[in-house]
Amino acid sequence: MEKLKVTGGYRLKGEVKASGAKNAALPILAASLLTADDLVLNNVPHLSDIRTMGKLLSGLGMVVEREEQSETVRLNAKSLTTLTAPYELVKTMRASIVTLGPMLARFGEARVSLPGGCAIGARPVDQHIKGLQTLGAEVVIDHGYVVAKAKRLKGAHIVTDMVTVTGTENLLMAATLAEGTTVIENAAREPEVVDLANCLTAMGAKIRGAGTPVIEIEGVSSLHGATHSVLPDRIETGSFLVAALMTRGDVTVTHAAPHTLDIVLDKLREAGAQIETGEDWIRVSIDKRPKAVSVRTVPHPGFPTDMQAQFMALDTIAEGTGRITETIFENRFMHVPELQRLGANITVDGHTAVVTGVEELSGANVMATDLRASASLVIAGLVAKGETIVDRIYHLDRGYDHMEVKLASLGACIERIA
Ligand SMILES: CC(=O)N[C@H]1[C@@H](OP(=O)(O)OP(=O)(O)OC[C@H]2O[C@@H](n3ccc(=O)[nH]c3=O)[C@H](O)[C@@H]2O)O[C@H](CO)[C@@H](O)[C@@H]1O
Ligand SMILES: C=C(OP(=O)(O)O)C(=O)O
Repeated sequence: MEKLKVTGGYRLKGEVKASGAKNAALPILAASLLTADDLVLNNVPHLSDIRTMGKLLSGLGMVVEREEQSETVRLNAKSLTTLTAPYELVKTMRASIVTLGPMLARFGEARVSLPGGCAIGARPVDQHIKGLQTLGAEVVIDHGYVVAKAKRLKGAHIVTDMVTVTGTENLLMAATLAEGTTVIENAAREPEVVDLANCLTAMGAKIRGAGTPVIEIEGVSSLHGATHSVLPDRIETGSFLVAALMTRGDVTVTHAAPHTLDIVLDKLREAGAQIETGEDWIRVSIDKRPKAVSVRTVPHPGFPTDMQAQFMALDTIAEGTGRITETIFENRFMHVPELQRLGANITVDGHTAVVTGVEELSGANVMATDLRASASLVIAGLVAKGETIVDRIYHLDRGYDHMEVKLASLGACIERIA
């Protein structure tokens, strides 16, 4: 199993390019199910989750074409050979559930394996199911599969019990082909939802209000092909910015989307960073020890749960004490014991971790438990004295496009080992 070996103590300096956003690319790849024409996507990141979605879609009988190094993917769903998304693929990537809405809307039926829980929480999909039922679908759970059927979905008023990102995306995609108008209330406002809506609009969908809590969709009878460029990854960008700050570096992330990172940039400023931004770049620098910051994860535009572990890593070496409160997922502190192995001073009280910065971390063998936990360990390794070995980096490869290559280009001492 591959690992990352990180030798701490090198200051990050230079420019690094942000890749396309995993969480925008995944639902947009699934949106190709909504049309018989080609959907061409640019700025698609090289990630194992993207390869899994590619396998899932080609397993349904779709054409999925991508040249090896290319960031462009061509998709065509003129006809499918099956309407089943199998357990073997879905269990490796929960986001597979976003094929349910579009497949049902266009083909009248979909069978998608229930994703089950994962390391960070139970993560049920009841809101996806309830929303599709409100749109008129008959939904049953059969041998571990969500089986949904509807000749044609009917526009309806949907209010979700909580803000759900992929739930909003599934229902948004389903509603584009429904008969009549759908209103989704309590919708997720994440930039990735807006990017999906922009792609769907380019395909001929009629959508208003994406990026607000109320999205209105006027159903159309068919969608057509389009070309769309995937939004830059705000979580990858934020991870590099935190790494720069922790190593007291000077880093510019290019091809980025600063407007998607307001609260993260505010928190970095609070930690003592100098931040400059242009239309598509962010520069962060600092010449002193960062100050600890407190964060509380909430749906967008609040502080993102996907940046929580990285900010905890920052607090481990900062001056003072920070409180990190996780309100989205019930089990997203798996990185705590691993950061403690590096010498971090953290106590957990329910949903809050209290982190008091230490002068220095010390390198050790640590285990990645989920995607962002992995990133926090790699980043902590950059400032830990000596060598840190991060095991199980298949989690990291789900969502970071060649992270070690990008960090090495900024001066980090990091390599992938067997
Ligand atoms: C592929 C993708 O975009 N993944 C992101 C997406 O995950 P995902 O869309 O799975 O996360 P949700 O926004 O749905 O989850 C928010 C909360 O709602 C709960 N819930 C959700 C749906 C449902 O039917 N029932 C229910 O109870 C979840 O368990 C969780 O506690 O948003 C999360 C929250 O920003 C991010 O951490 C993930 O990176
Ligand atoms: C939790 C994440 O992803 P997923 O929803 O795909 O598990 C993430 O991107 O941090």
